[in-house]
Amino acid sequence: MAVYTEVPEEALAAFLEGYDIGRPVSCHGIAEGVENSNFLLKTTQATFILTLYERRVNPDELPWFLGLMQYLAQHGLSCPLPVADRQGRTLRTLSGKPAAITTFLPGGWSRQVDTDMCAQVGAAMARLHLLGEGFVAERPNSMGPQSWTGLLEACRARGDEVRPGLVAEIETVLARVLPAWPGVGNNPSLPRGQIHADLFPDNVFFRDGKLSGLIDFYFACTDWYAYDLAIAINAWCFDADRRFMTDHAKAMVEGYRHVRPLEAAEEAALSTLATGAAIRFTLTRLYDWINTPSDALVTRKDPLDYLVRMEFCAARMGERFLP
Ligand SMILES: Nc1ncnc2c1ncn2[C@@H]1O[C@H](COP(=O)(O)OP(=O)(O)OP(=O)(O)O)[C@@H](O)[C@H]1O
Ligand SMILES: N[C@@H](CCO)C(=O)O
Repeated sequence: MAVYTEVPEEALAAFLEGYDIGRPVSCHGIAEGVENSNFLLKTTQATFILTLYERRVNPDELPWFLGLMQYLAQHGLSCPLPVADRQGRTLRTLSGKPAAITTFLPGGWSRQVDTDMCAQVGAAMARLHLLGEGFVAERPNSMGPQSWTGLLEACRARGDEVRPGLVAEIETVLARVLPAWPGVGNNPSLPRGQIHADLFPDNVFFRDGKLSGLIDFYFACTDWYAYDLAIAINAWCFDADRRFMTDHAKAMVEGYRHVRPLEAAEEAALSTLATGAAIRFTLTRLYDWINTPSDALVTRKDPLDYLVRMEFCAARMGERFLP
């Protein structure tokens, strides 16, 4: 249950007076999500999402995230639009936490993934990349390759409790990936811009089989476009038994290409980027696994899901990722 902070009724009513969105009718905590407290807020005018920012989000970076969402939504991407108060502010404070109200997106995320959905995700991601070119402020990727060695060190003492030899396995692959990363040494740079960087199935809504929106931009950053695709291939294109689904990955890449053609260098880098993406999520999940008490409110995600992906992708480094 991701509600860490309660919002008393009177405090909410006073807060909403600063906006022009009607009076509160109801406000219920949303169980899904692990990072922030989210509430489904109904007012006399419409339904909204109220978010209180809690854990990993650096408050100083919230204006960038909200600015990007606002820009993308106003330019035609289906994503939550941050709602401005009467003074034009999208970022406020509520119950002592940074808080924002965004528009509510219809639809819901799907636990069943098929090739058509993967193609739609690829196309929506490419649209995000193209639209994002008009949003010039940059945010370096705080979860990029420069952070992985430190994360591994933070997991070194206890990582092998999850599985013996785990830390050494990650370390071996990391030592191959870091020097092969685009832009490092003589490796070519790739087209870059605003990326979502966490486009997992639970952040993509569908309605009647059609993609209805993208949510959760709080890992978004300025990085290689193809890295976003690599993250999504990891997240969408392995089955419950952790086997790679080539057709799903091909459909996603095709859907992407249809909107934004991939350069040869991006295709060539895909196996390295996918290996890096798998390392990133193995490490953050491992870190959380070790550092989240087992009786905490949030459900920990299994790092081994991503370790399997890491091994799979690493075996393809230096080759074309897709046949
Ligand atoms: N704009 C929106 N419209 C409709 N529902 C939303 C919207 N934003 C969030 N939700 C709902 O809230 C849930 C949690 O949102 P979100 O994924 O952003 O939270 P989070 O705490 O940042 O989670 P995590 O980073 O773990 O995915 C979503 O699964 C969805 O049910
Ligand atoms: N998508 C991440 C969680 C944080 O957004 C994961 O599955 O590890």
